[in-house]
Amino acid sequence: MGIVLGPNRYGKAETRVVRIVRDTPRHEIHDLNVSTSLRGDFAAAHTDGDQSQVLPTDTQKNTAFAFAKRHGVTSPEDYALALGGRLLGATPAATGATVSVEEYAWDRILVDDAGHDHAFVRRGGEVRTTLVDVTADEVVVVSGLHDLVVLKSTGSEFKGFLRDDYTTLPDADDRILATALHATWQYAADAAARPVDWNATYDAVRALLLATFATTYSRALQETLYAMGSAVLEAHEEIEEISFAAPNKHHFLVDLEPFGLDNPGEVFVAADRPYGLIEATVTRSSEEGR
Ligand SMILES: O=c1[nH]c(=O)c2[nH]c(=O)[nH]c2[nH]1
Repeated sequence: MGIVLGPNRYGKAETRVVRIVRDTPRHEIHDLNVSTSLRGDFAAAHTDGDQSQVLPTDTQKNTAFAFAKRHGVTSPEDYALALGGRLLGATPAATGATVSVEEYAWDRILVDDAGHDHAFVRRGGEVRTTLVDVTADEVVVVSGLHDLVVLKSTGSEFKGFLRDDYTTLPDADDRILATALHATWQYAADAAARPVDWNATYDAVRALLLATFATTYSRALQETLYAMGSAVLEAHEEIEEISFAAPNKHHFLVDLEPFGLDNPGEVFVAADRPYGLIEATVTRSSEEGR
């Protein structure tokens, strides 16, 4: 039996690119974590020590910085598409380039109720993401967010579930529902060509996710995810599919009876683990209906 090289790819992971736009006194900041990867025929580098077709990961990192200046960062998607196209074009042996971008949001520091020109404060834990894959034939853009932490203090129940000998969970008519939302949505194949307004779409999807979470009565986190996904697909025909991973951040009512106190849904312990992990993809079907 022989030995052969299987699938392989290579690139530079987690290049931290901070781009300041300082054409006017009111600066802007784009704070990115950029990972690039090339795939294709790089067999000789593995089997013969031949680097002639290998665009170094160091060059990929340099290109990430150079493109932050040369192309700019109007949105993570636009930047990733330009960077992916450049890396693919610069590497004859490559058949595909993947660029993954996380963007960390900064808000202007408020001074006398006005946003400061060049002083910023990092916003929460929420991270905007995009994953762009470029080949000669197609461009795939999957954008999303993670660690969007949301909680509703009522309007959520979980009851009527399957019970067996090991079930101890009581029915809950009124519980806290909380999660750190992880969502990714895939754009239609022609999205980059249309072109889509990436920033406006991101803001709109984020707002829809939040509004749907807030206003949908939840019989389970599963139902809430489906409602959020449906709302996004109904409003955005440029999005093909949306996937969620949502940790159910359990909040358990604390027994205050030993202290002579009642607790009608007022004092909870927030458990960090274990947590329910609810995952779902909402997609389009060729048939009508839900
Ligand atoms: O929204 C929920 N979905 C579940 O599947 C589940 N399972 C559980 O114990 N609590 C919950 N909550």
